[in-house]
Amino acid sequence: MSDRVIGVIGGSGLYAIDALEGATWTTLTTPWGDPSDAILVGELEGTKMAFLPRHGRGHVHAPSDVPYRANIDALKQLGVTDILSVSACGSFRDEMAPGDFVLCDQMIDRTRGRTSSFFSSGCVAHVSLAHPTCDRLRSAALGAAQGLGITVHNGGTYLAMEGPQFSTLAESRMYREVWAADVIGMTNMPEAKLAREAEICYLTVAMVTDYDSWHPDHGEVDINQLLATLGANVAHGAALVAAMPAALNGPREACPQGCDSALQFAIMTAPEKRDPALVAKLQTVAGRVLG
Ligand SMILES: CSC[C@H]1O[C@H](OP(=O)(O)O)[C@H](O)[C@@H]1O
Ligand SMILES: Nc1ncnc2[nH]cnc12
Repeated sequence: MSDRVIGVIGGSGLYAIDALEGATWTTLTTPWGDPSDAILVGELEGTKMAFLPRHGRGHVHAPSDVPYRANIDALKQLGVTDILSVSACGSFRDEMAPGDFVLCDQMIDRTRGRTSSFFSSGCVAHVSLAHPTCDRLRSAALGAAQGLGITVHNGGTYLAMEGPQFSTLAESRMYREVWAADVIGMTNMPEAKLAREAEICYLTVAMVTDYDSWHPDHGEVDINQLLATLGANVAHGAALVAAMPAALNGPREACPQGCDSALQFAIMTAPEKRDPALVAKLQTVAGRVLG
């Protein structure tokens, strides 16, 4: 068994991965509350994999209420080193058409009121988020997606909005024309921030379901059409996940980009000034540097 553990956070439409061998739904608790659901833990080609449905089976949690901290803590408890976030999204680009995949390398966070850090007063930390997703994971996913014949775009900016309503036409135009976002969804922030704080490599695999509301030929988001496209996309998403162990083959080396050492010099609060209760809560995600 390799020391790499692949975590998959399944978004809308992706609630299980059938290909996992010897898989069992495992219930975990965390100091940040319960994760979205039990986690399906199994193995594929000698690599341990852990699958967590972001909204829970049956789509219980709204984007604003997903327990993002608990989800990342629970995956870290399972030893997850690399997370693929398989997420539905709208597109701001003609060429990123419904059915296509976009492997995102940048993000804009427009969410409001979500707790976006494990750290706070009593244990303050500042990690870099200049490159919020992992390039090594992106290269591997690119090769795997191309091998499966998926139309895939290498790079793109994901705008995370609060939701649950879709954007107004004015917002959609602004995100596209002024902010140069490529795709839009409601969930990958603060997820990506928390994964970085937990020193887990993270990649957004955005599955395009619609053109949001800016496109003159497509009108506004039609949820029935979106769900139909999602149904087709999800099979590709599951196939991509199943191809990842082979794509990441070989022993896991330290992340060249430093995702897995993000906390090395990040904690600012002097050891004697740290809040013991908060430090105890941080053991899973930051125990490596907190001791
Ligand atoms: C079903 S459309 C809106 C919904 O889908 C996306 O969820 P996820 O990112 O978990 O795939 C989007 O962010 C919204 O939550
Ligand atoms: N247009 C859109 N906006 C936000 N989230 C989405 N998820 C799928 N399509 C979306």
